[in-house]
This record gives sequence, structure tokens and C-alpha cells, in this order.
Amino acid sequence: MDIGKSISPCFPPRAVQPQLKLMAAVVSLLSLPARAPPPSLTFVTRCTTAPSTITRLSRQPASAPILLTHEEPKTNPIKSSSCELHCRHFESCSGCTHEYNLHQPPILDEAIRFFKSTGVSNFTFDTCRLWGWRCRAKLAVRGSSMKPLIGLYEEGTHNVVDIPECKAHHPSINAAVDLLKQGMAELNIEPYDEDEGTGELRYVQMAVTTYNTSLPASERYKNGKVQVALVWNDRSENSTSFAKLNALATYMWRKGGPRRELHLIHSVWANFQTSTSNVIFGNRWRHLLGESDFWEHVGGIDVSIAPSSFGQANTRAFDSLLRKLQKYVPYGASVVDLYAGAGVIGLSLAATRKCRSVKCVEVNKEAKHSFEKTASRLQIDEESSISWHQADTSKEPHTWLLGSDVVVVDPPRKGLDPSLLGALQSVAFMKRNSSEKKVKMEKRPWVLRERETSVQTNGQMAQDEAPSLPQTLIYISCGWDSFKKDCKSLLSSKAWELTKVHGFNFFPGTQRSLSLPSLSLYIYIFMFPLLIGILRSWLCSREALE
Ligand SMILES: C[S@@+](CC[C@H](N)C(=O)[O-])C[C@H]1O[C@@H](n2cnc3c(N)ncnc32)[C@H](O)[C@@H]1O
Repeated sequence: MDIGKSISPCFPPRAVQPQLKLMAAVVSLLSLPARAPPPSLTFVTRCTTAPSTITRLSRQPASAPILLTHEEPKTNPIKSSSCELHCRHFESCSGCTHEYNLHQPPILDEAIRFFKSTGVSNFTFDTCRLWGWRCRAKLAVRGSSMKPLIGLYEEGTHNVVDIPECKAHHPSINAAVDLLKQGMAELNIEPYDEDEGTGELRYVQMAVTTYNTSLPASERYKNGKVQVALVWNDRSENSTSFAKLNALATYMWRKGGPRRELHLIHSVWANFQTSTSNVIFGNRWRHLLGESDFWEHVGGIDVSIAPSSFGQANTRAFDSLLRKLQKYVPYGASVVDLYAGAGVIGLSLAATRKCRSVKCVEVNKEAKHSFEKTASRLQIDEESSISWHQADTSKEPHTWLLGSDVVVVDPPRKGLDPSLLGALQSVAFMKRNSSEKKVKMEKRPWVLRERETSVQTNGQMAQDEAPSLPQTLIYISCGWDSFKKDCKSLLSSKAWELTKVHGFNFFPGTQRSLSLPSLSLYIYIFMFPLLIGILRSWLCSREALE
């Protein structure tokens, strides 16, 4: 399950001073373009009742970030009724695990302590939207045609809990689920029976797009439309049951499509899956009705996301994260976006930071089409090189790191592949001068090796330019435990210094325990002190603190 957490405290000045001084030295000696100002140490909350250890500065509208000042980790949080889930499914549904203080996930204390121990002087936390934040949901369909159950599994079982009034879902998802149930009853569509392997509809994925330029910006979110992907228990559109699937799609389109007063349904897709495993989607997708392209606007760009590729569940929080992240990437930088999905992060940086080069690396080939679509709408300078590569980042990871000024990693919950972790450590120790002489641009392995599985949208690779070494590593994490492990490993090698941390409440209310991954997403920024002298001075600073 998805989970939520994050934070932003002030720590005692003793730990702050040397770290910040060093950072300034690193920046100036590397002649990097001006970096973003340090994040504010002050936070604003929209909750009317704040826990005792949080300073409430002002009230914000429902979707605004909470800005808090944490003096010390809290030990006994006060229940805040204004930040309460108020969901009637809470007891039975496994989706959410805490009802109170959604703005302040339980992981906060541990996170504060952890980052304090790493010497990070400040840590910002954006509480994001607390209700109706989930714009992408995969729901199991069980029960009977007359009484379908559409929701999540009950904790530790395969019993599906119906969640028609889920408070985490964008309201359009609940409305589309309701419409789906009506269609199933009317058309006698049988839900999947796991024990027997029978039935027709196994799962449904509902994805909301809030992209609608004909509405004022303030109206777009609440008028989100749903891309419905029906996971059908049959082999393909040539199967005999396809007529029923088509009838269900048509029902939803007729009742919720553009001709209705309430235009709810953006499009309907089918996915065919007959495996008895727990894998939700099969390999075969078919677009049935509505627009085949699904657009969203995040991080300053229009983004296309196919139902088969990874998409962030919390659109608004992702937008906040992207806008924050952009500030850490110098104009004109070379960026590699690892675990890139459809390349949203890389393309957002390409557009907003005028990157010289952006390479997006992703293992799932389904994401390529979405990358191409998104890239086609961007205005990229002729000289810029923007590419997407189907590749496993755990294989020859050095090849992706060399030549990049900034490395962005956004791994799955299990964290970084060990080989990439090793490469990040070793690349930080490589001597810039010797590397520049040895490695010629035309020998870059990705140019040769990845030609067939890569998309390069425009621009040319500069042929004579010597490759740079990464100076900044931006780690985006949705797995707290794995992040801690990776972070400790990077820091213990003394190659990287953790300089900034930003938390985003991506999954409010859904944190289960510290042992479970997928908390809120964090951006962690590591700076690589390129010059040995700086590294030494950094080590001295560290020693002075210990
Ligand atoms: C948390 S998602 C991030 C996606 C993307 N950054 C975004 O925000 O849309 C992790 C992505 O890593 C991909 N992935 C997992 N293991 C990988 C590997 N070894 N090499 C490359 N990509 C991988 C997954 O397919 C998934 O798209």
C-alpha cells in the first residue's frame, strides 16, 4: 500500500554552520550557476488545531502546503479534528492507517531524528492536499454482478472491501466506480472469482486528468475526468466475451461521456489478463472509447501518460515536488533521470532548466510512447539532446553517470540497485581531470549500446565535449527504509554530502508503520564535493561536530 510522511525542522545552529559554509564553498569553486536559496525554515499550516510542537503561522486554502517549524520531535501529538480523515471505511479498509493529524504523519519524528543525525540543517515538509488527493487507483472487482465490491483487499486477506466513499480518492474516481457498478448490474457483468478463475471483470484502474484548458485553473482539479481501464478476464478482443466488455464500456461512455451534463469519463481502455497470479495487468491493451491520449499538466509541462505506464497517484503533490526539484538543477546542465518512467521528471527539467542534455532511463518499454508524446509538445532548443532509453539501470550504471552534471534517481520502494549505489560511490571519487582526458564523447557506451531502444527527440550529442562528472545527486524516494539504507551507504563512503531534504505528503493517512515502505516522497539532494580540498574541509567540518 501507499503510505505518507515527511517534515521540516530547525536544528541547533552548531550543526548548521559548518555544513552551510562548506556548501557555499563547493558551489563557488565549482562555478555552478546560482543555486536555489536555502529552503525556508518556517512552515505554514492549514490546520486549525496544531500539535503543541508545531508553530502555526497562518491558515492556507485547502490545497496549500503546510509550513511548520519543528523545534523538537513531537512525542505526544494532539489529535487535530480539522485534519481528520472522517472516512466511514476506515475500520474495514486497509488503505488508510491513521485517521488523525493527516498533515503530520507518524514517521515525522523518526525522519527528524534521522536527518538531524546526518547533519542536515533544515528539512521542509509540504503537507499537500489531505483529502481527495488520489488521482490514480487500482481497485479489485469481486462480489456479484448485482452487488459488486470494488475496492482494496482487507488487511492480510483477499477479501475485497467496497469503498464507495473513499476520502483519499479524487471524487471523480468514486463517481466513476458508482457508474461502473450500475453498468455491471445492468449488463450482468460477473466480477472475477479468484478461487475458480472465473468471471469477467478482475480489476479496474481509474486515473484522473485535471488537464482542461477550457476551464479556469481554479476549477480544473474538481472537474477531473477519469480514464477507466477495465482488466478483463480473457485473452483478447477476439474472445467471445468481448461483446460484453464493449457493452460495459459503451454504457459508461453513454452515461458519463462528453454528451452528458456531467462529463465524468475521459476514456475507456481494456486490458486482457488471464493469469492466475496476483499480477494486475496483462500485456495486451486496447483503447475502446474517448481520447486515447491522457494529458496532465505537472512541473510546468504537459505530460502524456499511457494507462500501462507508471503514473504518480498524487498529481498535485508531484507538481509541488517537480517545482521544488527544478531549483536544484542549474540552467544548461546535463541531467540523467534514472528510473524515469515516462520521463516526466527529466522532461520537466529539460523544459524549465534549458538542459543541455537529458537522458531518461527506464526498464519498462511501455513508457516510451508516453515519453515521445510528452516530448512532442515541448519546445526544446536545437542544441539540446533529450533522449529516453529502455535499459536496466543496474547494468553498467557508470555509463549513465559519466557525462551528467546532475543525477536524478526515483527508484521503486526497494531503493537503489546495489550496482548503481556502488557506481554512485565510485564516480564521486573519480578524478575529474583524468576522466575528462580518457573518455571521449564518441565512446559513450549509451550512444552505441542503446541506439535501438532509445528515443532521441532532437539536438545532437556534442562530439568533442568531454564528459562531466555528477556534482549533484537528487534522490526521490517513496521507500523510507530503503532510503535510509541507501543514504547511510552514500554518506559512509564520504563521497557524498547530504545537503537538503524536502518532504511531500504524497499519501496522507496511509502510513502503516515504519517498517512498511512507501511513505511520502522526499527529495534528497546530495552534493558531490569535486575537489579533494573541499572534501577534506568537509571531513574536517564533520569531525568538528562529532
Ligand atoms: C517510482 S517509479 C518512478 C517513475 C518516474 N520517475 C515518474 O515519476 O513517473 C519507478 C520506475 O522505475 C522503473 N524501474 C524499476 N526498476 C528499474 C531498473 N532496474 N532500471 C530502470 N528502471 C527501473 C519502474 O518501471 C518505474 O517506472
